[in-house]
Amino acid sequence: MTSRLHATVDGPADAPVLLLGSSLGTTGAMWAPQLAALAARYRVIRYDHLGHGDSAVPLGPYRIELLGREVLALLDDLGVPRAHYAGLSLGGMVGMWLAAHAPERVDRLALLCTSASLGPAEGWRQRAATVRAAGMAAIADAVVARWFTPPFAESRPEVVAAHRALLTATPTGGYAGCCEAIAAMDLRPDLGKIAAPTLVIAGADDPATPVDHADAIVERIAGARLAVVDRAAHLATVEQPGQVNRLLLKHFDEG
Ligand SMILES: O=C(O)CC1=CCC(=O)O1
Repeated sequence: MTSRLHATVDGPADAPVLLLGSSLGTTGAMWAPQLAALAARYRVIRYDHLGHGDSAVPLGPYRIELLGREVLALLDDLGVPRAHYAGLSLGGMVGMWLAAHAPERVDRLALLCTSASLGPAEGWRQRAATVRAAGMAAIADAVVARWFTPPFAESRPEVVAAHRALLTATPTGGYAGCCEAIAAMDLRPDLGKIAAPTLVIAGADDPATPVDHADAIVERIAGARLAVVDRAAHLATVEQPGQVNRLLLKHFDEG
């Protein structure tokens, strides 16, 4: 399988590889606040999920397994046998699938603002139907309201606008296909298979994947550790880059 994913690569060619998986409705650009810190020590590969950014947009519905197999094909194309992986939200869901089903490809794992089971499924199918019928603008305000805390949104409107633009630029078919993947997802039975040293990061004020979803992951992955980022909603990487970067560097540097 040749990968249909778009990716950008930064950092020293001989450094350990760190793969970054982004949130639903964004691209690898979401990781800009991490790039300088991570690419100083790692070969950072930021990919766009299937149906997102500059990746291919096949007809949906998709499944998390399909998104994960695309990432494995990307690693094959790039000649990367094994990598660290950090993923936020949908990116974390793909990370759990990869670490459970291709453990030989995942070194250390960081799961940010994510969930192993994010119901109700009908809500995701309804969101997919809405964007197919009415476009991304129909859901944008509600989604972006969960990405940032109100104080951050008020003080950094330009950051909110830039991320809203990522969301509304997402192809409707790709976004809907990924919503259907989340609707069908239950990764809880897979978590016991994960052997990669795992850090789970939650945003203290995340209404999309609240802290109890992180707790549920930590309970099922042997040796996993939890860190809760203060004053952060769903895109904790954007809202609190200092806290998140310190946590990620410490976790990956331990490897
Ligand atoms: O879009 C949301 O409501 C939150 C979310 C779930 C998966 C993801 O990547 O973002």
